[in-house]
Amino acid sequence: MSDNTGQRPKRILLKLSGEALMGDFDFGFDADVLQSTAQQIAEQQKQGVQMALVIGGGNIFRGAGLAKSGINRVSGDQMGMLATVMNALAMQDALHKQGVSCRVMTSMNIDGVGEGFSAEQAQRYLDQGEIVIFAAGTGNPCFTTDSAASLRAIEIQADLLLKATKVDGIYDSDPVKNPTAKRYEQISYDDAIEQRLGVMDLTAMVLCNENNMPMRVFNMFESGALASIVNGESVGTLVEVAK
Ligand SMILES: Nc1ncnc2c1ncn2[C@@H]1O[C@H](COP(=O)(O)OP(=O)(O)O)[C@@H](O)[C@H]1O
Ligand SMILES: O=c1ccn([C@@H]2O[C@H](COP(=O)(O)OP(=O)(O)O)[C@@H](O)[C@H]2O)c(=O)[nH]1
Repeated sequence: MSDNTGQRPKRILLKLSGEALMGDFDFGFDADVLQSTAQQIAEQQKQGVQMALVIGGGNIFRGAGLAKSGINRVSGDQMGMLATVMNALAMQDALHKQGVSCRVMTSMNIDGVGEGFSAEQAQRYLDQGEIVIFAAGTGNPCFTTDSAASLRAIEIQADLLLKATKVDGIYDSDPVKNPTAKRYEQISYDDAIEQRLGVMDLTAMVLCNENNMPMRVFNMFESGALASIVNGESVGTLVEVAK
């Protein structure tokens, strides 16, 4: 199912970057941003949309950044994945404060913090009306949480992958560097991959392309954006398999 037909998606995988939780800080979370993001997610869940989340870790640690300061890449990536677990716990707490049930499933075994990932169990929780947060990325170094989001969206048979980011869609070049860049309303994975459009990593886009998973890239901080997308409105950029 795609969302450009005006249909409401029933099950969404929302990818939030770690930096999205940082607000104006240089590190960690902004409690207000966390709560307002949780509020928007909870609102959709209360209206019957099944919401699964993947949260990045870039507000705390990234393996590539740690490698620059001399830390072994695999250890750095493991630290990055643990950072995503901290973000998941913070978001779970924020969602509980919004009065919704939420589970954390982790791709690394961390007893007492979250349960191990199972696509089948995750779908059961979603069907029961719980929000599920997938933490620790794919569980493997050398991947990103964008790839984890694509993978989990496919595994739980989401109708739509949403990538919430700092820009309001995919442009013909990086809009942060090029103020005259033009935004696409819709683009195929083939074109986005061929043009190396940098908003999402290639592995993630190839996975979506091969598994027919539509994706919308949008700015989470635009008020009402998530609700509009759920209502089938064309917000941000829709990426689909070429027809
Ligand atoms: N063609 C493009 N269209 C939109 N954003 C792009 C493009 N190329 C690069 N970007 C950058 O990608 C970033 C979003 O990616 P994201 O994964 O959320 O951030 P990060 O890589 O910092 O975690 C934007 O801040 C934007 O600067
Ligand atoms: O499957 C994964 C997902 C993430 N990471 C590590 O976790 C960090 C944080 O994730 P990401 O950079 O995707 O976070 P975001 O940019 O979305 O905040 C990455 O830099 C990697 O070091 C990893 O090794 N494997």
